Amino acid sequence: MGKLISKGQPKRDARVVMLGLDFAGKSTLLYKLKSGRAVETCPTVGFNVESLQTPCRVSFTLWDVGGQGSLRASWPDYLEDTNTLIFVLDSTDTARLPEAMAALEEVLSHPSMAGIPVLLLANKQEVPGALAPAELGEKLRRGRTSERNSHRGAFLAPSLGLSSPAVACPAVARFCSSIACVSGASAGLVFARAT
Ligand SMILES: Nc1nc2c(ncn2[C@@H]2O[C@H](COP(=O)(O)OP(=O)(O)OP(=O)(O)O)[C@@H](O)[C@H]2O)c(=O)[nH]1
Ligand SMILES: [Mg+2]
Repeated sequence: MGKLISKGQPKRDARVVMLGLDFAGKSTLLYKLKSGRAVETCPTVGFNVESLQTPCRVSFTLWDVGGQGSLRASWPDYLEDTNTLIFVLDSTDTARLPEAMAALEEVLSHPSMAGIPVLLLANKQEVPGALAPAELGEKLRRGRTSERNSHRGAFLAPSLGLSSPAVACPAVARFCSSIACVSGASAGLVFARAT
């Protein structure tokens, strides 16, 4: 009986949510995947969503959520019922890496994220001077809490080797330490966590 009922229910496409700071390149990626070409974007207020298919014909819905500071309070609303998270990092923006880490920390710590596959995408790799995925991963891994400032959100000693201070991000450091970098320097993938 249970089988009959589940057979009759329409199968929902996987829901993939894309988050990251403003200007990271999320909407550019969404429309590149949808149309195959580079599209000029405006800062996203709210979200964009598109239905997509992988080359092997797996359908999924890709949500692209605005990353400006004022919009990040709404991110948890998008995490409920998510099947996969893609967190996009701007590999050229080392000044805002601590801010990106703090935002990622919030996301990874959200209860809805337990057991959800996560992919960190190191975007803008073709820009000269961009951090390679392995370098970016190493900075994320090292941006961990210190003895002195172990409370969450504390500003740290220069553990990232960046000009601006790093934020204590235990969930990010744990995540990045437990999983090896899965890409070469040419691809933009930093870490992926499968359930
Ligand atoms: N060089 C380079 N620029 C990129 C890349 N991806 C995006 N950009 C540029 O980065 C800027 C921001 O891109 P968006 O896709 O609008 O960024 P976003 O993450 O959607 O930003 P919000 O909507 O504000 O959260 C645009 O000028 C894009 O052209 C990339 O891979 N390389
Ligand atoms: Mg956008």
